[in-house]
Amino acid sequence: MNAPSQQALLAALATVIDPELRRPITDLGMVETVEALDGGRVRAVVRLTIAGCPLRETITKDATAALMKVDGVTDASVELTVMTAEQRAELKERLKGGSPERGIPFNDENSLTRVYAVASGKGGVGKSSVTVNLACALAARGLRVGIVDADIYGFSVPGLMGITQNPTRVDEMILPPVAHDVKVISIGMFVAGNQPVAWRGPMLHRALEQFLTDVYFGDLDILLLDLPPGTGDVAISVAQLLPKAEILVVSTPQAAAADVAERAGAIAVQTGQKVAGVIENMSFLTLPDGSTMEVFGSGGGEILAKRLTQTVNAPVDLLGQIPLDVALREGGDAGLPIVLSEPSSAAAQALTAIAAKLAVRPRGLAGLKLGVTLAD
Ligand SMILES: Nc1ncnc2c1ncn2[C@@H]1O[C@H](COP(=O)(O)OP(=O)(O)OP(=O)(O)O)[C@@H](O)[C@H]1O
Repeated sequence: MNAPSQQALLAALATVIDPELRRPITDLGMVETVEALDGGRVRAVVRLTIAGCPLRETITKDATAALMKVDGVTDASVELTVMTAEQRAELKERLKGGSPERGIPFNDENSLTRVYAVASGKGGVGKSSVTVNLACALAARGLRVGIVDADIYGFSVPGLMGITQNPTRVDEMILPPVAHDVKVISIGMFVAGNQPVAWRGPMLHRALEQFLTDVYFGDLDILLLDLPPGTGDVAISVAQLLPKAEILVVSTPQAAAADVAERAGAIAVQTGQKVAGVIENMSFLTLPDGSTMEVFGSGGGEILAKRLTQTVNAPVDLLGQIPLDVALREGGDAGLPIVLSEPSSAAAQALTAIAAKLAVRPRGLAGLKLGVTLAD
């Protein structure tokens, strides 16, 4: 049998996706060499971004498997090396795709990423659970999704997504861990153990700004921010740092909760942001006999959507009602959101339906440069 061609070997390596950067390793300048030796043996040298790359084993395994699939290959050996500073600089340049040196890519006039800041009036209404489930449901639809856990004091997203891995640093660029196809960054990944974060407003603002500037999310369709409960410093920072972010308000059916949540949504009037909708969580509990119990009363979501419509003077819809479900809590504890662990449950279906609404909301193309060039 003929030795496999260089082209075939490179094509095989092009199917290997870097787990953090989510692009083929051949596009990232990570393949130093690949060559066919005698007797069907092939050898590749792959460059890692940094020496301690936590995903070195995954990359080796995937590259070996891809090469073994090429016709005529009987044995593949993949050696690892590390990029030089120059190669890393080239990689960063390539990732940025010519966009300005620093700055928040989501504010770029050509950015098509829809940014949703998930807010609630008070804690414990399920804002973080809703955020991770919406993210996973949107990713399952094939969208490119990221989460910024901006709940600096009460970060819980890494746990809910089952992430224990730390972000990789490539010089000043931070590569977010990926779980369930969602890129996630959280302050929880930068503090040791379960230490409390005791930062004041300006520190919070800087942390958030760094997340948005230095974390490489790549092209995202949707970025979700899990805000801390209430209308504090972070909500205002988000409005300043991401003026295009739309607010999604999570509340419960309780009238009192709707009152507090209204304040979280009404902040949009001051900041000039849009309210993308209201999500009612913990709407009811289905009992073993099939009847339903309204543990927290009823109607809060509807009332909140109506009131916010008046306050912000634009239509605000109730996007969905999510029932209480033990599996939702269990999924959170296990790091596997219910939309993935029990997709047929009523709670997962409600979350998936909300994600579907968010996925099809039109993205404003007005004023965007479409990058179309005329054929000669
Ligand atoms: N629909 C639901 N059914 C059952 N349990 C739920 C539901 N929604 C949330 N929970 C549980 O309620 C608790 C609070 O949820 P979560 O942490 O998502 O709220 P939160 O609003 O983000 O809270 P905080 O902002 O205070 O961090 C968690 O234990 C979660 O598993």
